[in-house]
Amino acid sequence: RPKNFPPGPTPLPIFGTIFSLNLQNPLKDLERCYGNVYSLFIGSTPAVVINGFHATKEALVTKAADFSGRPHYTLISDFTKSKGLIMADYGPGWRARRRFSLLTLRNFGMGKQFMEDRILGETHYIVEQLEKSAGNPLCPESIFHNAAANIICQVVFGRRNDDEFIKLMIHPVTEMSNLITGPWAVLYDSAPMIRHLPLPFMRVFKYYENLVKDLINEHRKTRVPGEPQDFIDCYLDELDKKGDFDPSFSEEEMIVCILDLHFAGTDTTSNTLLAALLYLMNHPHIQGIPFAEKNIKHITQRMANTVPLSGPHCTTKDTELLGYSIPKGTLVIPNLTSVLSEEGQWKFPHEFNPENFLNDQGEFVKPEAFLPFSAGPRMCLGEGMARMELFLVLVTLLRKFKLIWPEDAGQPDYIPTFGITQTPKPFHMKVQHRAHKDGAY
Ligand code: HEM
Repeated sequence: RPKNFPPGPTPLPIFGTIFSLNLQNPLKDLERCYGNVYSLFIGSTPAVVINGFHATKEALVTKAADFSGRPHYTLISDFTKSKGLIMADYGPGWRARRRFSLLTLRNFGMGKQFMEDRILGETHYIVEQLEKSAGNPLCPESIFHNAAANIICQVVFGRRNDDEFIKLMIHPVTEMSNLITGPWAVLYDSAPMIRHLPLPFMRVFKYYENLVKDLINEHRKTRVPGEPQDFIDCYLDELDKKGDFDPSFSEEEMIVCILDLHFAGTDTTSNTLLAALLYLMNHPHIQGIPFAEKNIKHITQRMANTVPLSGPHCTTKDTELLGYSIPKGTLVIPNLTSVLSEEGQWKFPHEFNPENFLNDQGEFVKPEAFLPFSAGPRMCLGEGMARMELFLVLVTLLRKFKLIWPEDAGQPDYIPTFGITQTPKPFHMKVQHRAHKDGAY
């Protein structure tokens, strides 16, 4: 334990502090014992967990240059070779690819209308499937996972998932998520001697990479330069412009960028939608049209002008990290979940209550501690797209249906399964058409 390192449970040789973690909800208990900044050992690798708004903002925004790197020698960074977006080192190459990807998703090849059309098209399929089972309980999981996957696949690959494509593209994402958070990853990260062995799970990564290579080659044959139909076309246009001179935009970088967007854009959005359904069904008064209509208007207006948190907003409390010494290169885990229910930051920190986002005049406001997309230079690159998806899908469903928790479903379990994204436990839901007088269309 380096001198003046944040406090934490005592590590064991080889295993580090893994046995101190409650695997259901690994970070919560330790926060209670050790406060906002504490340390763990993942095998013999020290790590620091940061909780709460002030410490998180201090690290990710005020000291962004020190806290925006990525760990090396983990399963996932070895696979991506620190290329692409998510696991790329903080530096000019990552910055150029991030800028290109953001502009492409936002303005260039695919503007707002392009996204909206694809999202609404997919929302139509969701509605169709829900209509078929109106009045009867159904398990919404696959409907929403497929919808989110279809949206990102159309944006990145220009393809909606037919049955064959679903098998090809969705299954490796699920397998990869399980691998990255499963026992193989822990073993890989804590036992360097196994890294050069032909480990069985490497097959999944290779398979996923080869799929993307094939899709890029297909695009090369059919594309019309300058008339991009999807992200791959946009990237190929960019490669044409840059020639072989810019290593930040090589084909290898392109493959990892595409994998990153596909991976980051799938379970994140679908699990958020599923969590929203779970809460809305169990808080039916919040689904009410008068409430929704009033606030949907405000939210629509605000969506256009929402500015992400950026630049230092220091207060005297922003010094929580300073008391400790966190050596350069230490793995740092910002626990965003802790900020989202932090006492003192929210009117009702432990409640699903839209009042958390309304000011005294009933207008929509975005509290500073609303950080589900993180903050600072590494904050989510797909935030705009994700917000558009969440908004269009949920508003369409709320206008069309009443979402009902089935009578025999028992008490809802709000505790998500911990993983790369937090996944609500499987549940059933019922939908019922809203009458026209309720404002349905
Ligand atoms: C509700 C949906 C989503 C949530 C809650 C979410 C959340 C996040 C968070 C917290 C990060 C920062 C992770 C870190 O610090 O390493 C992140 C990064 C990222 N997200 Fe999202 N995300 C969502 C949807 C999406 C979508 C739809 C896309 C793709 C279009 C996307 C692409 C990315 C990428 C590429 C990064 C890495 C950015 C970088 O390192 O520069 N995300 N996301």
